[in-house]
Amino acid sequence: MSVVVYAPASIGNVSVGFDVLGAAVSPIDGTLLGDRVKVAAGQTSFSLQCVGAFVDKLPQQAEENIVYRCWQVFARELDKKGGALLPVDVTLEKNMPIGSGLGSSACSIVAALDALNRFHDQPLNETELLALMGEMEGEISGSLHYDNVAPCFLGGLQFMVEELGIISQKVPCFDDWYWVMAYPGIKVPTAEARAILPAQYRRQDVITHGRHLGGFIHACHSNQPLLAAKMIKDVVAEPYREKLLPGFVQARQHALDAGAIASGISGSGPTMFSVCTDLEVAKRLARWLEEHYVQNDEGFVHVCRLDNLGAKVTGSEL
Ligand SMILES: Nc1ncnc2c1ncn2[C@@H]1O[C@H](COP(=O)(O)OP(=O)(O)OP(=O)(O)O)[C@@H](O)[C@H]1O
Ligand SMILES: N[C@@H](CCO)C(=O)O
Repeated sequence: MSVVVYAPASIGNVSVGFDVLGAAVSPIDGTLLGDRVKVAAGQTSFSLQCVGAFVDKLPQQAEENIVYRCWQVFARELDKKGGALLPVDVTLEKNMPIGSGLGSSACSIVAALDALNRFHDQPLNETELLALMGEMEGEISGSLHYDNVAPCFLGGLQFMVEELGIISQKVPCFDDWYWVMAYPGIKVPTAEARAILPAQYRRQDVITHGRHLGGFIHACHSNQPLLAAKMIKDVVAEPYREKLLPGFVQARQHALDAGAIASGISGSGPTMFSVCTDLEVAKRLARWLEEHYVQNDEGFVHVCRLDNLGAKVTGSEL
């Protein structure tokens, strides 16, 4: 008996909703831009094996891998419910670069917790699982934010309401948008990208941020794609983070000149996202970004769509 769960890449913030908005994306060519975790019956209480393209970037010690912490907190919650923890062999397929702005740690966390829960016949409900995912993301990045784990787990565009016992709810978005994701191949740790942000903001910035976020959500609900795209502007993080991203300012300008309707930093960077309504424009921009924004062999560019499914079972074997 075993289960494999795939958890997709996500765009934290989507520029306009710092820490409260996130979108799950998957490449249109079927590439698995996300991590997979297999949970199988084991001989000992827990074992972890890591494979995949970015396995060398993971911490050397299994105990430092967030997947191990996921198993520990899952066991803690199961114990509270009086459930029996089964011995498991866990395999992490690490396809996602770390510190990329693509929600790499969220992919591992979501795939691991969802797979553990399924293997144990779903003792935790969706909200309980999402709360645990947020706790794990908070441990890794230094502060609790759900804008990667929620879309990665639940799919689509997610808004963190964090009221009435609800953590996140789906916002209708534009399924025909292409999201061009350009990862330059360098690392920007989330904790460092958060540390450089101001502790306080000017009143004018607070008002502008409120107008952009309110306008974006309104445009999504009233099906006004161009208004929504105009609202995708960041006054909270991008002005401070762009200096961490070599070539970002020029690439963002090129994307807009080349026909993208919006562009910004994905999560805490260095990945840049651009929204296009035309596939040819998206592909042309992707080629330009491959030549001008990607900095080394580890970088890549993918033309994506919103991933409305989020985490999903891909079978019983990797
Ligand atoms: N399975 C794992 N996947 C990713 N990072 C892990 C994992 N296990 C432990 N880590 C550690 O967690 C930290 C993740 O850092 P960070 O939050 O900057 O990365 P990230 O999740 O890839 O960022 P982003 O959300 O911008 O993509 C790194 O120090 C990394 O070594
Ligand atoms: N909202 C988080 C996302 C990190 O991927 C940040 O921008 O710091």
